[in-house]
Amino acid sequence: MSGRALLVINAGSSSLKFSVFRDDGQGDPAAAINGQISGIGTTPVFEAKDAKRAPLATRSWTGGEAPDRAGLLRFLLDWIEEHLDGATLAAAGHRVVHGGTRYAAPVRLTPEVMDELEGFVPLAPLHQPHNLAAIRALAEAHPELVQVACFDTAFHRGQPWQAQTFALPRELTEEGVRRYGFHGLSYEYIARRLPQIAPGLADGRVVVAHLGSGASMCAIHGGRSVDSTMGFTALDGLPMGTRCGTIDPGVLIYLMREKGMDAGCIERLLYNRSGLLGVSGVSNDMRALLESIDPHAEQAVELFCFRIAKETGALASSMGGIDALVFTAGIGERSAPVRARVGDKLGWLGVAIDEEANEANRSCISTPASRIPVYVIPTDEELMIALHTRNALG
Ligand SMILES: Nc1ncnc2c1ncn2[C@@H]1O[C@H](COP(=O)(O)OP(=O)(O)O)[C@@H](O)[C@H]1O
Ligand SMILES: CC(=O)OP(=O)(O)O
Ligand SMILES: [Mg+2]
Repeated sequence: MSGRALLVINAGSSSLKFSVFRDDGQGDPAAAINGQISGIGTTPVFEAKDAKRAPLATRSWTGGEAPDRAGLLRFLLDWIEEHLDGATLAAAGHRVVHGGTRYAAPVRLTPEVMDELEGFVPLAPLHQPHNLAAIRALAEAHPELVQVACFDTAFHRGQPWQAQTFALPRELTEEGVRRYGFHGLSYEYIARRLPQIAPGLADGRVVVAHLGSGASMCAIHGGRSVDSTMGFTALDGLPMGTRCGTIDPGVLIYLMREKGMDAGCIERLLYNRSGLLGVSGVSNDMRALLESIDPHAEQAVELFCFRIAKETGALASSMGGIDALVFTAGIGERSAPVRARVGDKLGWLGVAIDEEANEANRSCISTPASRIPVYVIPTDEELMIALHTRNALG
């Protein structure tokens, strides 16, 4: 890898994903290395692959000898430096989950911007602290390196006011208590990719379901976000691996008053112990639920699919109709049973899934008779970050 390289970091709650892109300025930057450290906090595992997905390195640590998050980050940066292969690191781009009302576009990081982003930590407690920790660690190791924050909220900032507003007193809305929406880098990538797959949909009304450990859906009309299921925090909308999704706020008042729960206790309940894990009592991992014979696991899968179908109707209404449905992210890209079940529930809309195409994770999984086409499009948040980072370099 000679020439210019861009480092991309996507720091999550229990994983640290990274990519090194080769960027010769022509066309899209090309991923030369992809990897991650997963299992942070328990038994971390490091894996890196080359451009052809061939393994480059693996390493695991057992509980006792595992470094903390900062130590793992140092290990990762050292490993990356040793594998730059003669290329010069021109910049690092980070996924930062919350950009508040201020950041509708990527921004070059300065100490002042970092202070402001720190203020959004309470709005994204599962993500923002880890995003910022990675930026700080890199700045300490390479103070001269240009670093760029790319926000999950930015793609949604142009939504109509109705989609961004809670029916709360105005002063709270003006203070920033509003619906932001997340997974914006993923939706932006899909909006860019979709017209290459289906040129007729460039101006269309598309519902995209980003189903990973965090899950949300977005209404995209003519390439722009017009509504999304996630709101003020990444807790809203669909049930997720461990997060509850939409909940009657009266439940929170009940928990405080009748169960004596404080904010920290409620936060842990809603972010870490709910969703697929809470309903099934078995696992937060969709694969484990689909393999389980426990009826509660089956209920968790059913509730997940029921809510996806219900939100499809709501998002279609926000656009005055629907021209296509897209599945993406871990579950959306790989779980044929979840897609089939959602497709079944959308039979009223004329959706018809082609069983064979669905099982094979093909790009188009609907039958020719389906009233709207249904696509599976692998997302690439890292490429979006690399593109934004290159643009920020000028
Ligand atoms: N073959 C599969 N079938 C069903 N679910 C899967 C499959 N592969 C991965 N998943 C699910 O995808 C989730 C991770 O998705 P991903 O988009 O990587 O999440 P994140 O980036 O939010 O960590 C896992 O929690 C797992 O449940
Ligand atoms: C915003 C969000 O939920 O992100 P993730 O899916 O990475 O948890
Ligand atoms: Mg993700």
